[in-house]
Amino acid sequence: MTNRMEKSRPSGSKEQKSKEQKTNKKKKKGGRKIMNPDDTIKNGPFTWKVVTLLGSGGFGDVYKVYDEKNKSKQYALKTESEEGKKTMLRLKIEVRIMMAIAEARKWNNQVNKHFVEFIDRGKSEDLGCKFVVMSLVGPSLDDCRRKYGVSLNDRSTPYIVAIQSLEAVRDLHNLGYLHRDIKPANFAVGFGPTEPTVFMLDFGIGRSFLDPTTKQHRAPRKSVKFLGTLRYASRACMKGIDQGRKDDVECWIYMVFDIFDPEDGIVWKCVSGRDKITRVKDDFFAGKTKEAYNRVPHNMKTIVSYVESLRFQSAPDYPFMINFLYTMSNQAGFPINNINTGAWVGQLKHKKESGRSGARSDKLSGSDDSD
Ligand SMILES: Nc1ncnc2c1ncn2[C@@H]1O[C@H](COP(=O)(O)OP(=O)(O)OP(=O)(O)O)[C@@H](O)[C@H]1O
Repeated sequence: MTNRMEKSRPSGSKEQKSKEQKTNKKKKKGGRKIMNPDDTIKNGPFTWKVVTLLGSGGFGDVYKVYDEKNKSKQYALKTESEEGKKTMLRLKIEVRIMMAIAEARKWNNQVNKHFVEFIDRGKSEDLGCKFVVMSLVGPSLDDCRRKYGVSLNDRSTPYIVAIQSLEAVRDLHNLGYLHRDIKPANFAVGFGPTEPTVFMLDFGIGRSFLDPTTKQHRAPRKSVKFLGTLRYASRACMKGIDQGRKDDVECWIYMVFDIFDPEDGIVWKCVSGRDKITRVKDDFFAGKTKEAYNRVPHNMKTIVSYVESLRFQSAPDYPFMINFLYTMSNQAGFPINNINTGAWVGQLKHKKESGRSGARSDKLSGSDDSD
């Protein structure tokens, strides 16, 4: 039975403000109302019908949905609770970045293949949230490993993941934005035919590094509050220093080490406390944590040293790093003939969800984009 749960409206449109029928089927999740299968959100020409809850983040939930007019195509609908002023900016920046991607795609369809497509956005009075609808992707890299038991460190796979995720970082930077939360939980494999593609997710704490007036690189702010995930955050972020493109690449390095070696790649996995973790990250860049290279190829040191040489406003040399990864894969005996493939491809179809999901307790989030 369909619950016409509510009507909603795109933010700012009075005409579409409609009466909402409340349902008693809603449950509370972390203080938030959540939707059940078959609940609907009406928004302009769309009627989004919930298939299932895909996952929950700190500020909202993500549902698999379809539009009642075309049941064959499924999407992801991400909500953000309206409680708390600052948190609301997360979806705002997410939509802003998705719009920038959509604009760039008008000019060149080939670029930005690592981003999901923006479909719709609106506000639900009944749920007390804003929402965005985007194309559906598969499980995150974190979930691929933990829930589906896919080995991302198998043969050419870690190189392919490293290259594709760095392409995503490059494309986002080329649009003028930093991600600031690069980690395996924020990259996903595609869904169905796009399974071989790695997608970048969650622009919730993204930020433009360009001055809105001059379009030049912003000057660094004097101090910045910590936002991100302790395990993967750059040292500048850990120290409250403003971040540039080099910091996304630093986080990407931590992610790549974690993909190559989930056991020892991140030496500070068992360390707690921001200061202590920062010290181990400093040691890692100073070459003092040999165990990080137990299973990570030693020539990764070249990329680590290169990233260490970058400064706040530096434009990272993405082609250098990408070409280096291709060479590394060749030298390791896993030549990549087609970047759009990987040992994970096709596995998800046959794998059932099993283990637990990723640990996410060290995430501190919100938005500092007040300027
Ligand atoms: N477009 C999408 N298609 C399929 N699944 C998605 C999509 N976007 C997000 N997800 C999944 O939804 C879940 C929740 O994602 P979300 O980004 O809200 O939370 P999070 O990143 O886990 O937490 P937080 O936002 O607090 O960091 C994750 O498992 C994520 O992989």
